[in-house]
Amino acid sequence: MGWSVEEECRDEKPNISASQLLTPKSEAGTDKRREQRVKLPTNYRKACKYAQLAVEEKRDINALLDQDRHFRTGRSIVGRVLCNLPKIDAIYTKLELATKEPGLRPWLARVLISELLYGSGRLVGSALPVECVRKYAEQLRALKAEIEQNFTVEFAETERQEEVDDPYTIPLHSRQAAFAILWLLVYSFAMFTLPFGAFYGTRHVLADRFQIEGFHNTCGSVLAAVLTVNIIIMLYAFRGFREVEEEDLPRFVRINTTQLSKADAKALLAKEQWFEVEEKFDSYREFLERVKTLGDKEYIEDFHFPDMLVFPNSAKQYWGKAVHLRDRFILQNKACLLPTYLLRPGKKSVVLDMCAAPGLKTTHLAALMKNKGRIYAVEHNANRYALLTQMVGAYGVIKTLHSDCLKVSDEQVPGVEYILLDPSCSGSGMLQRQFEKDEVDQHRLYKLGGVQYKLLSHAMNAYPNARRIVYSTCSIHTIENEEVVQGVLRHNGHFRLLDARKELGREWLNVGSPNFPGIGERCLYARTEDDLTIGMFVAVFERCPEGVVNETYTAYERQKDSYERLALIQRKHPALQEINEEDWRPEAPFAGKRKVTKTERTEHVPVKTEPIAKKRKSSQTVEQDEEDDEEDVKPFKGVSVKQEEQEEEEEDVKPFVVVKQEEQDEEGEDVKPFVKKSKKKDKSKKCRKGVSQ
Ligand SMILES: C[S@@+](CC[C@H](N)C(=O)[O-])C[C@H]1O[C@@H](n2cnc3c(N)ncnc32)[C@H](O)[C@@H]1O
Repeated sequence: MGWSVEEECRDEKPNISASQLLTPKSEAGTDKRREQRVKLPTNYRKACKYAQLAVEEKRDINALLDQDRHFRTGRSIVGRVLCNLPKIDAIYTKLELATKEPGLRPWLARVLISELLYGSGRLVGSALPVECVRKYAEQLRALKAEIEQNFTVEFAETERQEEVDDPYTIPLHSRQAAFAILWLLVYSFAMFTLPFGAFYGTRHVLADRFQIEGFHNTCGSVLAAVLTVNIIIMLYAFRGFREVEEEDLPRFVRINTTQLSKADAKALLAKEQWFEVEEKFDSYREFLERVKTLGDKEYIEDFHFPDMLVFPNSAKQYWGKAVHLRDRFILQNKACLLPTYLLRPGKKSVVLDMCAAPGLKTTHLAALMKNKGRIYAVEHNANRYALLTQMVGAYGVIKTLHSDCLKVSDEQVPGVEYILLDPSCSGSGMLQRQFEKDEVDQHRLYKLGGVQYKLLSHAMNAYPNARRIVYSTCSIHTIENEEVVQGVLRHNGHFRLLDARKELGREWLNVGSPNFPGIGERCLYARTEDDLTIGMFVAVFERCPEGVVNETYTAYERQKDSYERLALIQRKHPALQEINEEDWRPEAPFAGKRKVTKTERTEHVPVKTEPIAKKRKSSQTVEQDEEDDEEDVKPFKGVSVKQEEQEEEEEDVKPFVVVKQEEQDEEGEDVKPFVKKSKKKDKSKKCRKGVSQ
């Protein structure tokens, strides 16, 4: 499968051959002779070709670049072009270069402009196209400044629309609200009843009994003063329970550790007049309180993630304009780092990102793995795939696949050990959606839950070497979260759910719903009102040791047995048709917690998973990409150009220790979870035997 730019030019694409790249159509004669004398540097020629392939033909240029051993140094040129493409195009159009220099091929012009403006700042050689672009250098630089100014405004606008300026307030957490009301009652009782009591008591004793003149008035004034002070105190204190508002939310910025170390990042920020708050916190709540009071030029390292920096809300404007820092700092919400840190891949491991575009988590994984090992990034939507290839273009460790991940198996991505599944979801955790007053479309949620269930089942069954899976959504609905987790655990005994809080290693505030015993408390939620970031759900799975099955699976099997026994009895005694399981078998696993309907009993489908079952049937019709919720990190594409060569030889990324920053088809066997007899079930039964032995 050897492929090279030269071959491609010669055989497959004569219209964009290397010689054409060198030959401006409008110029002939002496120019032609000169052009023959001075050749275009190979790096420019190849970069032009690869960039064109990536964008126009949506080809996976990573694989091609891997194979092109003579273009190692040129990767960064392609990365720069793809990374800055919108701006380069704007400059190219504004300068009307296509009209002024009709012989200059657009893609070659893009590469040369990119090198001049975003690369080394100078062009190499004196080939005709190079000379041609060089003569516009001054104009190009002036246009760059102008365009970037507008770009910044546009970017800031987009960012505002997407996450900043929505006039939203975040509803009080129900727990906080309950506490606030209780506090109000106690306070008002104490602070109003007692002064009145004191007033009447004192008046009675002093004024009436001892007939002290004018005392009524004095007592009345004191009472009025006390009550006023109380009202002021109450209003002030109640501020603590007000709803979280947009201006309380900080700006999270991730250091692109493939580009610079944490120490260098902080030095750079110091030059930009930012001051680090170096306080250390034992409690997460204390840290969050400090974040709320950050000064305008202060920032602080995150409590959980060493490569995440937290800036005050007012810094959003600065980051909107900091175009010069965009390759080294990535705007990314803190919640988005939970899944990648919890996946915790070793430095040289094989990782699969099943739903990768736009690639924020993929690139973070590459950073955690110090650009070693292999990451397969799958995306099925064509437009988003193009975005993905642009974003991961310069990360040698990432290989992109344009495919439906349900059709990808161990053959295409051999040896996968760690899987990140961050599928399309309702996006109800995204800030703007948290405040939509629209009714939740339950049917749509069921459908999404069904697709998510199917994807997670596939992750558990298609990769024999998979040992750890992280499932995440930016949804706050249990249908897409705990219910999906419960569904897969019930039908896949060979994976178990880890306690994500323990895995995180540091204090975390919110876990899943208590309505899912054994599941909810092991999953994490990021909640805007507490964590000051977008809402997110994360579950961490690990392959069970040989012969062991997870407890949800065991409990569900027992439950199914009891249903079968009940069904048997009911068939014999029709009068018992309406009896519930807990009426006759109180020790049943979920006795007293749920009612079992006749239909459920006969079909062996539990109430909780019924929506998912419905969804599974209709999942084929779901437009998965209709809800491709991009996270809030758009503008900084985070494409690292330089690959840090000096890597430490640590085997595993240890994310929660403060890491020194110099140093993150079996298709046919589609899982049918609600069908009683499946191959999977047989396998798991074997495991269970193992346990009992
Ligand atoms: C929530 S976004 C992923 C965001 C990404 N993890 C990140 O951090 O940048 C979900 C993505 O999964 C893609 N997707 C959904 N179903 C897919 C499938 N069956 N195969 C491949 N990609 C899929 C969507 O097109 C979308 O781009």
